[in-house]
Amino acid sequence: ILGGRKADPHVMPYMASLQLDGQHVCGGFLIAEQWVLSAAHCTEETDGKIFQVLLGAHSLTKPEPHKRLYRVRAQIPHPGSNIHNNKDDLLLLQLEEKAELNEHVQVLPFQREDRDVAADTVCKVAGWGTTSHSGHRPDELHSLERPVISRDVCNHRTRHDHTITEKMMCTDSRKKDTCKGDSGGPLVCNGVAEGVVTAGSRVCGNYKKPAIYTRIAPYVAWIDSVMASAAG
Ligand SMILES: NCc1cccc(Nc2n[nH]c3ncnc(Nc4cccc(O)c4)c23)c1
Repeated sequence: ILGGRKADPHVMPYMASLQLDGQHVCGGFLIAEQWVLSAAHCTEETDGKIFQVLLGAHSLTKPEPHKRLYRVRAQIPHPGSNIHNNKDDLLLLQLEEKAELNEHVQVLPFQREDRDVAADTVCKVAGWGTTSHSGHRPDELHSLERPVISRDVCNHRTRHDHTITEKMMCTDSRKKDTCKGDSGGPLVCNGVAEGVVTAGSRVCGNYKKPAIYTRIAPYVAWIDSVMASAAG
């Protein structure tokens, strides 16, 4: 997160850190006791390794009472996701067991009605992604409030030039923006997850490249069917 602030500890108890060999790779969030939603692009460069999911954390390294690392039983990328574009950039992770819920570990509801969030709505995004252009990786969760920008503005030829589909949404990226390692985290508007951070052009903090999110509502049927089919 560029230009954000250290989150107040445990005010986002749904946040997940997707890790490989103890290293934070991507964000994610708890959508059910045994399911985390993230971004399919997070599995690139992992050469088939399975993530572990850290829940209940504020600091990635310090011991904290409700922090717990979960093994992943299954990683299910959306069938339409691919390395060449941002389409269908969603990843479902089934935890080996149901997460133990408490004040530091909670499920975040996601939007089920397929209607655009109004432009200028201020939403919140959080993550352990880089906090500087030099790539500083924070130990503590950072958060940022950003206004939604309309798809028309985001699709302008000087911005994302008509690559933003009706299954995506954008927020202003001037100075305050998502960056490397924030992919997979939720965009929360009025307490509901509306989007999932996708890297898009990978540029951070440049107002000409607004932040892009995969909207969740268009994928409700897929999410529900995967969770129902794998129900333990
Ligand atoms: N703002 C959109 C967004 C959301 C999520 C991730 C991303 N960026 C990235 N995702 N993956 C990456 N691998 C390498 N470099 C990257 N961006 C980068 C890193 C240092 C300085 C800088 O100006 C940009 C990214 C960008």
